[in-house]
Amino acid sequence: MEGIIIKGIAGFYYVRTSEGVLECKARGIFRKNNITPMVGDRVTVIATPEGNTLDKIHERSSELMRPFVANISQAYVVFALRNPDINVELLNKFLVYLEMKHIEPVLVFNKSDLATEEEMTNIREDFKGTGYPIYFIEAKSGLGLDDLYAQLRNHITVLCGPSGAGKSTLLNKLSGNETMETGDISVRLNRGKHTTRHSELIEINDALLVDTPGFSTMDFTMEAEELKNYFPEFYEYEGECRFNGCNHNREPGCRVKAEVGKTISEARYNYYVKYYNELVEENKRKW
Ligand SMILES: Nc1nc2c(ncn2[C@@H]2O[C@H](COP(=O)(O)OP(=O)(O)OP(=O)(O)O)[C@@H](O)[C@H]2O)c(=O)[nH]1
Ligand SMILES: [Zn+2]
Repeated sequence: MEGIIIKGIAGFYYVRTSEGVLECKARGIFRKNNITPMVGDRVTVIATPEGNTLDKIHERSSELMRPFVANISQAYVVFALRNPDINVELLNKFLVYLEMKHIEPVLVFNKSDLATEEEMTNIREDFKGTGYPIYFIEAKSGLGLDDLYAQLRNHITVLCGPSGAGKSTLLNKLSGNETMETGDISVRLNRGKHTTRHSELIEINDALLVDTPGFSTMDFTMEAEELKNYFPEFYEYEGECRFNGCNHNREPGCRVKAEVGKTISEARYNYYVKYYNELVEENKRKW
């Protein structure tokens, strides 16, 4: 039988199948081959004399370490419009990271009660051409959450974003769990640096949601030349620059650059150039 691991505790895995949630053990061969089943894994379960057993782990479309979950297909990137103010650079870095990991980003701007219409219009403008869905919500009151529910469908979704953005508030609303307090110590203790907290998947109709907010910061690097692959608004113009392998920076005849301020947002392009130059410097220092 096929299913998805939604929880793992002490060597037991809980697999959601069409016939309910099955408690399973992993085959010894996994441990021997150093394969650790992950929450999110798509698996085949077989019945053995010892009970239900994980027989096969299907190829993963993505793997995150924090949270330790496989096959996450979508991330709600949660930033508060204010309090704390949006760190645009961090936001863009999240987007690059998610693109690298083959996880689709969804932009969720929270605390719409604290911002003006004009600010929201400007934000839409800043991300034009990316194709990323953008939602403005008020997690605290639940305003605007209907679309976010709908967007969960057929995905395994993780919430990520900086501290104070409202991730826990949103998670509680989406999962229908109102008892967990937010913004105070009771929640923080659960996710403290020194406790190992295993993530589980929460079932919401046709959707699975990771029960703990994901990374709030990240550390990764790449070759500068790779960066352009993670800006979806550039894809359309691939092969249209004068030079093959154009990095859309100082090269003449750059088609991408010609689109800046038109179909490509200036804010995003400026971030691209800044980050590109940083990566060039960083990689020089390595030698
Ligand atoms: N004004 C306003 N405040 C909100 C809204 N949503 C959440 N907050 C508040 O923002 C603060 C931070 O919310 P949390 O849900 O704890 O944020 P978090 O992203 O989980 O933060 P960390 O646990 O630090 O990662 C809390 O005091 C919430 O009550 C909103 O829609 N409007
Ligand atoms: Zn170019």
